[in-house]
Amino acid sequence: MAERRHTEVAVGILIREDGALLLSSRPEGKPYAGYWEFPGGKLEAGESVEQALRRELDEELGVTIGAAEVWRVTEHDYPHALVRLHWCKVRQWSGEFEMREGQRMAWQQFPLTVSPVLPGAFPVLDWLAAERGFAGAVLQPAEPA
Ligand SMILES: Nc1nc2c([nH]c(=O)n2[C@@H]2O[C@H](COP(=O)(O)OP(=O)(O)OP(=O)(O)O)[C@@H](O)[C@H]2O)c(=O)[nH]1
Repeated sequence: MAERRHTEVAVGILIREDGALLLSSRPEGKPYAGYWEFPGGKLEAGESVEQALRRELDEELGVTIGAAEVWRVTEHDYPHALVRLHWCKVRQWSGEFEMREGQRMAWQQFPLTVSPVLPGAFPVLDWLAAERGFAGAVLQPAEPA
């Protein structure tokens, strides 16, 4: 089988002064619609991670971010795509949040109160929880079938 190409994705971990993290829900019409994720999106040709993140957060949330540096890089193999996720912590932004794609947003502490969350975000959630000294289950237990 031919080797699958990675889709490069810039993802923003927006951190409020009280340490809360911004999650948003995936809009209708995308794979995993309704799942919670960190805001971001695919790099376009010629863009750096920081440029793509700045564009995506403006398009999706209506905010302009300050400096963003890549903190971690992870990969996840979905049936629809093999993604490489470039995770950036963002502590400064300007503008009012406006859900321009009809998403929902939620500021979250651990344990998260939103679910389900995109599986590609699990490793980063574990690292963020560890940084905060949070030792319990990061995600809500799955609903009984
Ligand atoms: N934004 C974001 N994407 C994630 C996360 N975790 C994760 O696996 N991904 C994956 O990264 C990819 C992001 O693509 P996307 O569809 O959101 O990007 P986009 O806004 O550029 O989409 P478009 O092609 O419809 O314009 C998806 O395959 C998604 O499943 C996350 O926490 N945030």
